[in-house]
Amino acid sequence: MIKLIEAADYDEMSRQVAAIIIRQVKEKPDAVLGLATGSTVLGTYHELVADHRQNGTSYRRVRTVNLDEYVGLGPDHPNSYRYYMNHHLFGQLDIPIDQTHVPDGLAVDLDEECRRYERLIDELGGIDLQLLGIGRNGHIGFNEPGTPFSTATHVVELTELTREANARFFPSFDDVPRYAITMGIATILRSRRIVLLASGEEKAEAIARLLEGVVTPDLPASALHLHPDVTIIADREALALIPKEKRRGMRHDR
Ligand SMILES: O=P(O)(O)OC[C@H]1O[C@](O)(CO)[C@@H](O)[C@@H]1O
Repeated sequence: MIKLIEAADYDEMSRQVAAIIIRQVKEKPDAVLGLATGSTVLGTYHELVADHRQNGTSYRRVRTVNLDEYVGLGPDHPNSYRYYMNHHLFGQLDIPIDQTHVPDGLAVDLDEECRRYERLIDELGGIDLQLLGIGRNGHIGFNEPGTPFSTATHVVELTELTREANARFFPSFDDVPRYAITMGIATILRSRRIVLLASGEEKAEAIARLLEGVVTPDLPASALHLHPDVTIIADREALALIPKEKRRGMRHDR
């Protein structure tokens, strides 16, 4: 079942998501957090860092696994997701860096890297709380439309739409990698709890399609209807296509 929470704006969405993560870490100090990258989660990470500094919430025993990484970009590349995570979050918390995990985009044997990542998640005891953004085409992680829901961590060829959407972070469109490693939809669905964030009008169509409730690989995020504990926290702009009376505190049953 999907629970929908409407936030007034990006900042309120970020505070609400951060509060859920902080509660999770306090309840279970060695929690396994599944983390995402992109613009949407940046405010959440900012809130976590501020709380860590002000209130001392500790991440010393937390373990993290990230959703995805570009193939060909290493930790020192400013556009790699490992670099992003170190810069925006890990380097500003007290989490030991060896307890943070991102797929290795430079692995020589990428298929083996995907299998290693699946084993790693199992060895950590599974993901307690997985954060997700959503692509304009409804992708989660880098699982593009058409990806079977049974897919584990795998190498994906990125769609033009995704490469265009992410080109803003690169010097030019041609610099956006063509391939990525991503947790699969089956991997994501194994998480005990999932929180999906959406902000801005460019996400409104994907959120409206998701809340229509049709479960189809054409909209990868629709797989979330198959999970028992999903919360969507979205701002007003992202909910612009959802009728008002359906919004606040709505539990969405198909
Ligand atoms: O938050 P953004 O930048 O819109 O990205 C949304 C989603 O797309 C990805 O960046 C992949 O393109 C995901 O990692 C992210 O969750």
